[in-house]
Amino acid sequence: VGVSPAKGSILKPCKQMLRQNFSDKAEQVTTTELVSYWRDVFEANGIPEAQESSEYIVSHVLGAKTFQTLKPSSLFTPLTKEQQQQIQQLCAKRLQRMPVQYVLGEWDFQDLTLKMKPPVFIPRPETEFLLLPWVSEQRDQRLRDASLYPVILEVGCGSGAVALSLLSKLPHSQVIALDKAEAAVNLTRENAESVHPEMNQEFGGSWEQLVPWGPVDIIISNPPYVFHEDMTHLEAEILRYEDLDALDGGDDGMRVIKEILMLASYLLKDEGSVFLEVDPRHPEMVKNWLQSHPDLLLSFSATHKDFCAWGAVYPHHTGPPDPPSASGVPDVFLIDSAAYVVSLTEPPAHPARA
Ligand SMILES: C[S@@+](CC[C@H](N)C(=O)[O-])C[C@H]1O[C@@H](n2cnc3c(N)ncnc32)[C@H](O)[C@@H]1O
Repeated sequence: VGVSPAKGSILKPCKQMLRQNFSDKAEQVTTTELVSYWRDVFEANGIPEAQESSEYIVSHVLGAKTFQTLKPSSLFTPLTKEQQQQIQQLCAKRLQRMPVQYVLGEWDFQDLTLKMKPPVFIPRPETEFLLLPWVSEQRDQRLRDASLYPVILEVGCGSGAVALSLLSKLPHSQVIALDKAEAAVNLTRENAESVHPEMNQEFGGSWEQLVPWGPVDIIISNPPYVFHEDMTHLEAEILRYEDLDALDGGDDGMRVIKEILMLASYLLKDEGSVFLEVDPRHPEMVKNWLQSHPDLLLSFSATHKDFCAWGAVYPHHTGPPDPPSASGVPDVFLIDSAAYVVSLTEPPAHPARA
């Protein structure tokens, strides 16, 4: 299409192209033509996933989730000028390397449509298709008889994708979603109101709110686990728009992982489990770390790998933790004394907690 990113602003050539190509025949531009057009513009400007980006944006403006779910008749129907303008506005954001999820302002995760707002972390496929199904499967096996009302704590809830999906799948569970970023907790609340309007929500800004929830059955987290030195290699989409604290796990990627494991030793029930999404280098590191911290009474149980070779580590709690010392209690919540907490159901008065 003859648009080079080297020629000044990436937006300018696109506007020119739109004028050249479509101004005279605005009424006649069809969906398929516009998808191809924007795909070419994206490609010419080095935008990754050019075809998918174009399809998602055009379909979104036409009221569909995907290009495949558009009505066949709409593929060859001319688009209105307003629709073209809307598409152009959204494509201009994509040209600035904004992730398509932020451009659209929403994204599907499992069966839920969730709002997406920068800089809150966009849920990834490995979490959707590896971590969550595995937790559900393990829970079915391990908790079927153990607990009628499993209490689940998610550390680092971001948009609420994991916590809200678990609530949908396990309607009798109590889910506590926690994040240190206020923007993340606010988005989780917003998404909770939209996908589970019937649910009780409590909201607060301190870890003390975890206490009434008592011991939990499951701790789940997709923590920041990128090794700090790898952060600079991340795509522009991430570096420009997402909260880097959601990804940066410190020098060994283990900063928050260690905090969660320490928290787990106090908060987990004896037969409870921790599920963490981690870097492929982490299972060995976590195993070694747990061996050098026998006082935590957590044992490494299993690793699960997906097709991309991402790993997940699953330590299984083996025994009762030591009673926390007076000074130990706050230290357990190393996740942050300023963590924001949102509990998504009311703590029920069931026997386990009576
Ligand atoms: C990789 S994102 C995961 C978000 C969401 N669970 C998902 O999978 O889409 C990590 C999240 O952990 C949060 N976080 C980072 N450090 C934390 C800490 N010390 N305590 C609580 N949350 C933390 C970040 O704000 C971010 O929302």
